Amino acid sequence: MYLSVLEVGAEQLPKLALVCGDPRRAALIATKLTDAKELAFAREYRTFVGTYEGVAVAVVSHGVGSAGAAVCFEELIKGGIETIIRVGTAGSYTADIPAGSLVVSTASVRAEGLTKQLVPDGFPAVADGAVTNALYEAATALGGGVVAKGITLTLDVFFNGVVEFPHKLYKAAGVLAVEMEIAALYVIASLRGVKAGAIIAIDGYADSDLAAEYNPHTNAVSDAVEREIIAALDALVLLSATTTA
Ligand SMILES: O=P(O)(O)O[C@H]1O[C@H](CO)[C@@H](O)[C@H]1O
Ligand SMILES: O=c1cc[nH]c(=O)[nH]1
Repeated sequence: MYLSVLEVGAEQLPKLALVCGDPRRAALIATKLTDAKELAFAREYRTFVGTYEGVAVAVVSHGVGSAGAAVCFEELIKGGIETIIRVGTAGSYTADIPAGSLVVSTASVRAEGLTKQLVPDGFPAVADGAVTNALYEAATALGGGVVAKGITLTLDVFFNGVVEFPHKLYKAAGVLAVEMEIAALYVIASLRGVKAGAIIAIDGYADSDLAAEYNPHTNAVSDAVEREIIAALDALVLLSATTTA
């Protein structure tokens, strides 16, 4: 089968994938693989394959926003991918989780438009338990900064208009951080019967009481992105060990 948006043949893909918004982050993740090979770079979707500690993995960028990312997730699943881990960035809602921290998303609020066109309102956007546990175990084993686990929020909006961001409401409800694609990933994974999880590097505060200028290009953020990449790859190794045992 040919995946015509990703421009990749299904037979070229393994069963496990890491996904991220930025095509340059996909290339960075690929540097951690043995025998990494770039298969395609079509629109925002850049696809690599390689191995990490003997585990075959695909690395694919999905761009910014749920609608475009959903096309990537759907094609990967059509191509036979069975586990997808998002390796992203997000804004924090709490002073306990500053820039440079990692958050493992257990579930995400569906504050975006894409999933409303897929499932009814009450349908949850929830991560796979085994993937979440593997991510948290791998991230805490690495050390080097705060690692939190909890509910995230997925929005379509990055720069607001005249409607207020819902940050205060969700912060009061205990949501940890905001980004733009996790809910789409979790809903699509549930619908199609595959496993998904997400780990995100915090690049600043999204809540306006705490927020400074948005700047994801700091050493603290780069270090956190490096840690989340290794944590996600280590999680795939942990998951492979339990599925083949
Ligand atoms: O760092 P990535 O994976 O792109 O994720 C976050 O960064 C982008 C916004 O700058 C959105 O895609 C958001 O979800
Ligand atoms: O969507 C995003 C991603 C990173 N940081 C934010 O504040 N929002």
